[in-house]
Amino acid sequence: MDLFDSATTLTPIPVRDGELAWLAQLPLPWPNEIVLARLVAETDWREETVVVYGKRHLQPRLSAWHGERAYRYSGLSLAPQPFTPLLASIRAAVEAATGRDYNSVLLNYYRDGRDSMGMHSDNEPELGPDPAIASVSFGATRTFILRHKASKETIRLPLSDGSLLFMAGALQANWMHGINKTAQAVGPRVNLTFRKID
Ligand SMILES: O=C(O)CCC(=O)C(=O)O
Ligand SMILES: [Fe+2]
Repeated sequence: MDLFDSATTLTPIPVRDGELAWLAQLPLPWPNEIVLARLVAETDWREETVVVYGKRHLQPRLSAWHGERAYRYSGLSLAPQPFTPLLASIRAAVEAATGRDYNSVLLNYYRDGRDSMGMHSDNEPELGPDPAIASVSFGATRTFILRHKASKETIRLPLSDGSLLFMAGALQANWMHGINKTAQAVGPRVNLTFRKID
């Protein structure tokens, strides 16, 4: 066995003030396109509203929350749904690749280039200090933007089909991230962020 098989080992991405690592293809029992199709078809997608400065807005994407606890952010509380067998399989692959364990997953469905996610940090108190967050993407490649809070340094990472991006250490404390809208013709994309909620 090759203990340093680059195809299944996370590669660190050097960044200041945080930890970031990448795997081009998460090893899974099914092809990526099957996983994407099943996630799109089998998930109970919600079009959530968020409250920003007291005003209600529809989020420009669909989402779902699976895990043991409710998830609260931006004045919104997502009731949890149980892990499905498909989500449990993906979680097992993510836990093997990252060496951490997760009890929750947020799914986001970007139907086309008009769907997006605003800049934010995943720093809710229930994630604990220095949260480990494992982000798996299926479908169209979208650009993940990281912006350093103090220096405004910006890093752009194209998150391709089947990839795993691992965020840990002080990354959430020091950086924000998001997915911009794009005028390019892009197909559907589903992203899963595995988290551990106390
Ligand atoms: O879609 C992505 O790659 C980002 C998702 C994200 O930041 C989140 O779920 O908190
Ligand atoms: Fe996030």
